[in-house]
Amino acid sequence: MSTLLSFRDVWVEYGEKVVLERVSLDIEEGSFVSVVGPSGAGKSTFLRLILGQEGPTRGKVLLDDVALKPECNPDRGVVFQRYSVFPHLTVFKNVLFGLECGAAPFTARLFGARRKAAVEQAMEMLDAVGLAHSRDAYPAQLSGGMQQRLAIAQALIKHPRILLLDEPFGALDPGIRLDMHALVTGLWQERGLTIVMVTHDIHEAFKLSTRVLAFDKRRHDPHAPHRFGATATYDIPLERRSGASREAAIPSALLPRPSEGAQPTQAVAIPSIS
Ligand SMILES: Nc1ncnc2c1ncn2[C@@H]1O[C@H](COP(=O)(O)OP(=O)(O)OP(=O)(O)O)[C@@H](O)[C@H]1O
Repeated sequence: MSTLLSFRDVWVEYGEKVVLERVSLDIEEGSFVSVVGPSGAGKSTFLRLILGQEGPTRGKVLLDDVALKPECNPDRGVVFQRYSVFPHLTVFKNVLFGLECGAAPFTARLFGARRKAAVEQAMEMLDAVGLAHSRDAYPAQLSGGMQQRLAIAQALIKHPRILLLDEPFGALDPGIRLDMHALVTGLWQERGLTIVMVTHDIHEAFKLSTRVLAFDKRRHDPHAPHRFGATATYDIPLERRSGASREAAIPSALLPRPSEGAQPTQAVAIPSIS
């Protein structure tokens, strides 16, 4: 696998507040990377850097060895926990809109053979996420799981290389989450995607990914909590593990409550900065 994304000593600061510091890592093409960590550790900020919604204040983010511009790009699709879809458009039009908008940015309408091809593509996408039968429904008529299927279809319709998922299953019931795990894993494998997913569910991260990154602060100033930012404190490869062995790889420090049955792990805990 080749390196797709590189973070070189990346910092994100808002005024005096340091959110991320010294983030240096590579992400391989075709990998499925989960990002975990406490609330406020900069997980979504990390995702926004990849999305191009913002740029680092120091350091570089490279895509294919070229500095990534702080602008959204069809190379990258994103799914958020909620509100990713247009409520006033049907399922079908939600997906078609992405294609029409990309191809005809001013009118967002296609005609003739181009429209026919776009319609076929949108239907294929809806089929891939299991929503073909709901093409004429509006998002409000869909369950939470179906809405997330639609959001995934919308994100994938322009064939991005990178799919960014920000807590995509956080609002779903456990049974529906399992269906979504199967869907995302299937799409990742079939389409050769690179996925970066933020999740609060450590078990989900270890179940689905080829690699887990844990973000946290290494340095704390009790008098100025904003002074130090978070960085990747654990970098855990999982591609050679399966089933129970993945669960065993969870460092007890990352579990909400340390369990007695925790096994030794091969996690790479990145050494502290003095
Ligand atoms: N535009 C901004 N201006 C100032 N601070 C910001 C801005 N955007 C994010 N932050 C701060 O950056 C920190 C990290 O936010 P981020 O959303 O990346 O964390 P997170 O790890 O995704 O949190 P959560 O798990 O709660 O979603 C937070 O303290 C947040 O308040």
